[in-house]
Amino acid sequence: MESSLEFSSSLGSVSSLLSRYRTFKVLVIGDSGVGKTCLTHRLCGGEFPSRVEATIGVDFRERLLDIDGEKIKLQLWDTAGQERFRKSMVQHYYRNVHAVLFIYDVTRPASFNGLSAWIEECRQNSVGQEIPRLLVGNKSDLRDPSRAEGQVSQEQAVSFAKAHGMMFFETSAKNPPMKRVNGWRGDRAVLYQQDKVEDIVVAVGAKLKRQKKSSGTNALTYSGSFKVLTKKGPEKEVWNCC
Ligand SMILES: Nc1nc2c(ncn2[C@@H]2O[C@H](COP(=O)(O)OP(=O)(O)OP(=O)(O)O)[C@@H](O)[C@H]2O)c(=O)[nH]1
Repeated sequence: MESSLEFSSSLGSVSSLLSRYRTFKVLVIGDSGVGKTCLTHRLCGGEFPSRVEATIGVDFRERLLDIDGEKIKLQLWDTAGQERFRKSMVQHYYRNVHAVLFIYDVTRPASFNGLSAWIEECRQNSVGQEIPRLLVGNKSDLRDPSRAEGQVSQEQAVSFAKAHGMMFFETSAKNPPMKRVNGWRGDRAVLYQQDKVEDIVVAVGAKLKRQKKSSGTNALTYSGSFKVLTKKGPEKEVWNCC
């Protein structure tokens, strides 16, 4: 009895902690095989998965962030790239979305050319220009600097991102480029290595932090393997990037 009381009181404190987080729905879309599942694992602080299967419907992963003292929860919707696994889900994907990550594979130009279709799907599902959009070229570890053909150049991607009002990142879920950043350990300034996947998380969090409102954690109800948003979405602010 005592232990169940302890358990429920610790659950209570966890739920009160989580309710202090503003929750944002971040949709991850792109062709099948570009690495959406692997990247969302990374974005949530996980390892590169040793084995992945094609996503059916949608998978969810969450990342808690503290941006300048504000607690933010990113709820990443890792969607299926294969048409046959997404058909009945599409309207759920786009409902009350707060940000969209468009993913392509830098070694597969067809996945870059396919982005127009994903943008069109967003438009058809009423995702307005005010919703933050980020373009992410994945699998940079496979880039071959000795060959220009058969790869998507960063120049091409930057110009596409500018034309569509997106922020642009190139990274690798498998072997992300690292950079040195300043941080604090206790009261001491330190330099440490941070991977560039983390830049994406911070950029999304920072953009969303500026949103006037977000869904509270209790705005979500769970149904089977997917969640359905039940409340009206937030007011969105106009967002210019790049
Ligand atoms: N080399 C390399 N391989 C990657 C990277 N990211 C993903 N992969 C591989 O690419 C393949 C597809 O990855 P997924 O994450 O399942 O791709 P997806 O976009 O989620 O695919 P769907 O679920 O079908 O939409 C897997 O074999 C991964 O191991 C990366 O950054 N570098």
